[in-house]
Amino acid sequence: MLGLGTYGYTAPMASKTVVGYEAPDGVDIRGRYDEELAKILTKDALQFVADLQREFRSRIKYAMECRREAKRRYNEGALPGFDPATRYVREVDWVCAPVPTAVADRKVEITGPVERKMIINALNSGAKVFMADFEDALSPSWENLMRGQVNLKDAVDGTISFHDQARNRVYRLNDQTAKLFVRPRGWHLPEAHVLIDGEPATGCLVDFGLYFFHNYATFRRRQGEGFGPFFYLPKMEHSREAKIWNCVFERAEKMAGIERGSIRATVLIETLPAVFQMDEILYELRDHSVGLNCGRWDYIFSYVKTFQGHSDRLLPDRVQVGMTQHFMKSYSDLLIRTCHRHGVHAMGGMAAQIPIRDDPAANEAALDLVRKDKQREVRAGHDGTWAAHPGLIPACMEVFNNNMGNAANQIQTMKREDAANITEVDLIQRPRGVRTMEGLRLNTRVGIQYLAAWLTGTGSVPLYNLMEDAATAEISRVQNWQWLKYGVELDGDGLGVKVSLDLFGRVVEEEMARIEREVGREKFKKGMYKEACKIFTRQCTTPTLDDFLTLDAYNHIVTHHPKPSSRL
Ligand SMILES: CC(=O)SCCNC(=O)CCNC(=O)[C@H](O)C(C)(C)COP(=O)(O)OP(=O)(O)OC[C@H]1O[C@@H](n2cnc3c(N)ncnc32)[C@H](O)[C@@H]1OP(=O)(O)O
Ligand SMILES: O=CC(=O)O
Ligand SMILES: [Mg+2]
Repeated sequence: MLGLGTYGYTAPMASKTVVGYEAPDGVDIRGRYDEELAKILTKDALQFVADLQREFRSRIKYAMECRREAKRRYNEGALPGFDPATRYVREVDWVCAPVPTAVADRKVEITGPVERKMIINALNSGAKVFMADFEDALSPSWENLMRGQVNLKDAVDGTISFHDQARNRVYRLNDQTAKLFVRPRGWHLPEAHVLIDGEPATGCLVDFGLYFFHNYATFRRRQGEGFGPFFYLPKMEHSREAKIWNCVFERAEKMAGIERGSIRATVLIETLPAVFQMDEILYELRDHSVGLNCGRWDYIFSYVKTFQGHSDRLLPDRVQVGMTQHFMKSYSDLLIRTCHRHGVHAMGGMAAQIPIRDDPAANEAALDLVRKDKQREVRAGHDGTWAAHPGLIPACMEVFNNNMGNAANQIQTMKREDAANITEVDLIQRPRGVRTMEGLRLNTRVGIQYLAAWLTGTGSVPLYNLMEDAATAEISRVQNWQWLKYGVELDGDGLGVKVSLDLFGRVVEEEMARIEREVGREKFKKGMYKEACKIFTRQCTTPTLDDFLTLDAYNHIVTHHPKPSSRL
């Protein structure tokens, strides 16, 4: 007879022999034991993850040290720019491997966390692609990550279902589904529940390794038409990081005994340093690439982070930093030219608007903003775009279909040679706009509520009729930090109010009171708003900017379970 032990392992009651995950030598699983998860955390799959970790850990550490070195230079006043040493990669003509037919048409891609019901809804949504997210949209708790792996395996197998008991509704896959891409975490995030040789594993190698190991064969048969699996790769800052991914892919292909170039990935260009490395990133991944994507939200966050030491590059209110700002338009235009020159997709990004159910006029206005954003993208030459919500797909699809007709993409037809003239100055031009008290308040209100959701396991939330995730919340955080650091004078009220610790303290108090009123006392008490407020406030006021909101916050969601031991 089996009994569930206090620490999450299952022990036969009579003999006291403890059952935990069967891990290979040097691998220690400190996350809660669960029979369902044990089907993912098998000895062979963990061996594959450990092999990746051992092979690549020193290169990953070096890449992270290079990021710190670049940060030191920017903080001393240097500006990011093109690397003269790799001019030949930018100037010589070369192309990536041909785009597989399975993913030639990517006009609308839906994104969402690897949550069971959402995966089914996204795959059934009518979008061409579903990007299943272990990253910006997911709070990386052990449960979320590992359940996400179970969900994706069931989705790839085609057996996934979900019973919504409250509504007595069963969710299953349609005959026609979106093609699945998976976004692992960024290089910087550890997976504290998987220790390899005594050190936390690299989060993205756990995400990639487990997903690839369990799904490559079925995926290639059912979804990839002989290619795949497909991935999105986030938050890179340099082509050396893309090179590591390329080697990881080659290693995985070798393990699986599949042809080199089977795995395909789209890289998000969502850091300012990476915009100067787009050719180089594609070049490193040329046998495994299906393009680049304009990750606009992290890109804005990265602009502030890169220029944290530059008092002359302050951002206006977050709502004013849109795609029509010169630096954002330049980035998107150059991305399109770069991708099409090398024969791959140039994907657009995410409009933050979501459907507004209880207000038809506001809903129409939101839809109109989404349509305009998509119109701009398709006319500029993007081959597809992102939608945050199934309700937006018809509008996005209509815009792309109307502009592209029957063509699967615009790779050959929109070369954007004019964008060859885009310069370093264009790519870093200061955004225009005003800084207001309402901007400071909104950042604070959104940042705290997002973090409160994240701490309780939800990584993407609707706030004030917009989608908020880790990337958008980062903008709120670093913008507050920047305004505080430089004591900026707020526009708008004619009083010349400066952002100071005192003022910020008052804003935090008032916004917390407003949050309590808005969400209701009960929810406020039960939620993690106070903890979120503490973390957010510290991060906004710390003298040295934290690299990532989620790195510090991660310590609050790690729950280590003791190693199973037969002595207990
Ligand atoms: C910066 C970036 O990285 S962008 C990419 C990362 N961010 C994301 O992926 C955000 C994805 N979107 C979402 O998480 C959600 O749409 C939110 C949080 C913004 C809004 O969520 P909600 O307000 O709960 O949505 P809403 O209540 O309108 O949902 C209605 C239905 O649509 C489904 N739905 C909503 N968004 C999605 C989605 N992205 N994928 C699949 N299904 C979805 C819901 O599950 C729900 O299904 P049901 O009717 O069967 O119960
Ligand atoms: O990941 C996308 C972004 O905009 O950030
Ligand atoms: Mg992002």
